[in-house]
Amino acid sequence: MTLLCVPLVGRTVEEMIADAAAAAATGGDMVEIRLDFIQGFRPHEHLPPLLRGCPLPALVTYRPVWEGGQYEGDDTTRFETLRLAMELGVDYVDIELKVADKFMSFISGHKPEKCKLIVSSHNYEYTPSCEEITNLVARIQAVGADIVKVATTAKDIVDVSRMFQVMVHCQVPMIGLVMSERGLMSRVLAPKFGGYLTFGILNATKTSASGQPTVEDLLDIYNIKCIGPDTKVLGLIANPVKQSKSPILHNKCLQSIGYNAVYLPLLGDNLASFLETYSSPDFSGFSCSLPFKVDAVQCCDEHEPVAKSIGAINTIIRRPDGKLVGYNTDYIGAISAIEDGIGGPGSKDAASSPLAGRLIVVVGAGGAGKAIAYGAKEKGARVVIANRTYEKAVSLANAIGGQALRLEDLETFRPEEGMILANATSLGMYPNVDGTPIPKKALCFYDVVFDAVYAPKVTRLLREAEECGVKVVSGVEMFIRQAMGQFERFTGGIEAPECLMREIAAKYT
Ligand SMILES: O=C1C[C@@](O)(C(=O)O)C[C@@H](O)[C@@H]1O
Repeated sequence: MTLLCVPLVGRTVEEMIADAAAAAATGGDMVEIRLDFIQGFRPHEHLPPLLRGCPLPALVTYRPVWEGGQYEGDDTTRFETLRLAMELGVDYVDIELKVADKFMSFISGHKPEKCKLIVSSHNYEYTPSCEEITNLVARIQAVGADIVKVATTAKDIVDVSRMFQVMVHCQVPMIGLVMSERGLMSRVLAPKFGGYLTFGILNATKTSASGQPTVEDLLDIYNIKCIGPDTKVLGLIANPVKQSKSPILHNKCLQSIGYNAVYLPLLGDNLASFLETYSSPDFSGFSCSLPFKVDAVQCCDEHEPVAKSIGAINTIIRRPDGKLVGYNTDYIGAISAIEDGIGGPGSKDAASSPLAGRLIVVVGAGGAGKAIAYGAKEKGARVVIANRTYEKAVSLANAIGGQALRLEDLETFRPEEGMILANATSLGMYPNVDGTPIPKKALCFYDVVFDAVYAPKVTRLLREAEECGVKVVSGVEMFIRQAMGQFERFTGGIEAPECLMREIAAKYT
């Protein structure tokens, strides 16, 4: 079973002991004592109480500056300290591959039986090819490591797959981690690919490398103790992705029905290369969001007819035969939320939809804009599309039978009373919460304002609309409803636990 290791980066022995206790209390299995973080560290004085004060098995690391750490002194002092840690009965010691031979001679190849030697190699710039990582592993094994550790950096999320490939074939215990936000997958999926340990931090101020999740997220959101070789991988591929509440929502719901799958935030740069790289049946379903919803159409082998008509996809399922099937759950999620918002539950019948005959202005002609424009038209609304790139507004308007508007004309656009406004851009979304698609003074032209952005729950647009006395419909409702459709597809037809979804959305958005 993959161990959950909490790095200790306190500046003092006292702080480290307190953090070690917190690590045990939050569910860590072991700690990594980063001696190089302690100010004015004196081995003989500090190490014994530190090791005694640790309630969990400990790994001692004394990382030098030349390997990305903080220790600036010479190797002999460092080696003496690591030897002392071994004599004091520490469970693991980490030594960098570059000096591993030298360290082995220093200890004359002797170490206490109980102590496992981790030989590590860090690349803070990129992730080498599979062949190069395999060679590195062989060199690490050759110096006599008990556990191999290779940490690289993801420039693209596809880089992580090379680490996974090496890990599944590795014959010795291996820690394989890929740093940076694009490498998060390597940390959460370590148990799936047989990693010896993965790092989880106590909080954001206590990281020892980039991209580390918290222990709490690993245990509580990703349910890491239940991840194994057969766990299916789901996730949201988007850029940015950090703001999304889909991981917490889907994971909690999957857990509630005991479904063996984990849902990850996947920071992507290119959807096609992501899908080609993670092509095994275990990578069985994805949500996709900005900026990939339109690209996704090309990436899928088959499409639900409505998704094809919309020209945007937010859900991709890998069928058992390997084919990718695209769906759009945004459309029904957004339209039903707007219908309920403007009065009375919607109906499949266009004639009785509260949208029928209304004028709706959709701002944005990307994936969400396409879904809302298409859905509103189907419900009998008259649709106007405004977009920063006017040509895109024109082409969407032509496709669905609507009218295009220049974004700058939105400010004065008031052909009639009682219009509906739908924001389908990311303006106002975390972290750019000051953004808004329309000047406040134009909001009074509308009866109802809907925002597809749900993070934050009350965007600047919705706040200003409320201040103008306009009825607002929050993106949270669309978020829940599109997720319900996704959940059913991810699980091969299991009905989404709506009440739980609502509880989670209320708690976390
Ligand atoms: O637009 C959205 C929201 C979402 O991207 C999220 O933020 O989690 C998830 C997508 O499935 C959906 O289409």
